[in-house]
Amino acid sequence: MTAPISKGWPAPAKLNLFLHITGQRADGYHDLQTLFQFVDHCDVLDFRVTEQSEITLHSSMSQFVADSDNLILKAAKSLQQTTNYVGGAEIWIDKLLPMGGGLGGGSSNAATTLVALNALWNTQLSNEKLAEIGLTLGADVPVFINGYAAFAEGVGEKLHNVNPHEFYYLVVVPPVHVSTQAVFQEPELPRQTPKLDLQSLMQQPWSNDCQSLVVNRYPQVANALDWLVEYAPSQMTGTGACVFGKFEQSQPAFDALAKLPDSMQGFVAKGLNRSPLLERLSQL
Ligand SMILES: C[C@](O)(CO)[C@H](O)COP(=O)(O)OP(=O)(O)OC[C@H]1O[C@@H](n2ccc(N)nc2=O)[C@H](O)[C@@H]1O
Ligand SMILES: Nc1ncnc2c1ncn2[C@@H]1O[C@H](COP(=O)(O)OP(=O)(O)OP(=O)(O)O)[C@@H](O)[C@H]1O
Repeated sequence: MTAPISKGWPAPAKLNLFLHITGQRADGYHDLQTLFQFVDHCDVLDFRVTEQSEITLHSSMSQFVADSDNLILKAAKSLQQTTNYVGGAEIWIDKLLPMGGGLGGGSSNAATTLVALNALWNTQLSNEKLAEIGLTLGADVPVFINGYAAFAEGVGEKLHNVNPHEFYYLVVVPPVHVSTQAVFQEPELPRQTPKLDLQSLMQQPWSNDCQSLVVNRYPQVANALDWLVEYAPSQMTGTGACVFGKFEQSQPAFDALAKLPDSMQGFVAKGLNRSPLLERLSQL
C-alpha cells in the first residue's frame, strides 16, 4: 500500500540581522558572530515514505542544481545512512526562495528534510545529532534545525537563543548571484572585527562585515541598497545578494514594495523568532 503524502513542511528564509567576521580558522572557514532571525517567507516541502530505499526529488530546481548537489537529497541520504533506515522517500518542493541570495534557502531545505524525515521515518535522532549531520551540509543548517532566532558563533553552529523584535522586512532581491565561497575568499574582506559579548552586540548598531565589499563588487547590490535606504534602515543579509529594510508596520513596507523598480524583485515578510517548521512538527 502506498503511504500518504505528508504535506506542507515549511523551510523559512533567514536574515542575518548583524554579521561580524572575527577570524579565520586553519581549515579556511571563518569565525562569525551573527544574529539569525527567520521570516515567514518559505519554501514548502512534501514527503512520502516509501518501502524501497530510493530517495527521489520532484522539483523544477533540477535545471539549476544537479540532484547530486541538491542539499535536500544530500540531507535525506545522510539521515538514511546514519540511521541505517531501510526505506526511502519521495520529496516534492515548491521553491519560492531565491538561490544564493543570502537567505539560507538551501540550508533551510536541508534542515526541513532532516527534521521531517526523522519524524516520518521514526528514526528518533535528537536535534543535536540532526544539527551535527546538518553542519556537514552547510554552516547555516543547525540554526534552522534549532528553530529559534539565535545569536551564533563559531561558523554558525554555536547557538544561543534570543528574542529580537519581530519587525516587518522588505527584502529586495537584486538581479545578481553572489557566491558565498567567492566572498569569503576575497583578500580585502575584513576578518578581524573584535569579538564582543552578546549584551554589547545587541546594544550597538547592527551591520554586516561583508556588505562594503559586496556593494563595491556588485553594482546591482549597491543599487538595491541605495533604493531601499530611502524607505527604511537597510542592510545586506549573509554574503548577499539580498538586502532588507526594516519597518514597524507592514503597510509602509508594502507601499515601498509597490514602487520597486522592474529590474529588481522583492517581498514583504515578518520576522519570526520561532520557525514555522517547529509548528509543523508539533502537528504530527
Ligand atoms: C555567511 C552565512 O550566510 C551566514 O549566515 C553562512 O555562514 C554561509 O553558510 P552556507 O551558505 O551554508 O555556507 P557553506 O555552504 O557552509 O560554505 C560555503 C563556503 O563559504 C566559506 N565559508 C562559509 C561559512 C563560514 N563561516 N566561513 C567560510 O569561509 C567556505 O569557503 C565554504 O566553502
Ligand atoms: N535545495 C537547494 N536550494 C537552494 N540551493 C541549493 C539547494 N541545494 C543545493 N543548492 C546550492 O547551494 C547554493 C546556495 O544556496 P542558498 O540558497 O542556500 O544560498 P544562500 O541563500 O546564499 O545561503 P547562505 O545565506 O547560507 O549563504 C545554490 O547556489 C545552489 O547551487
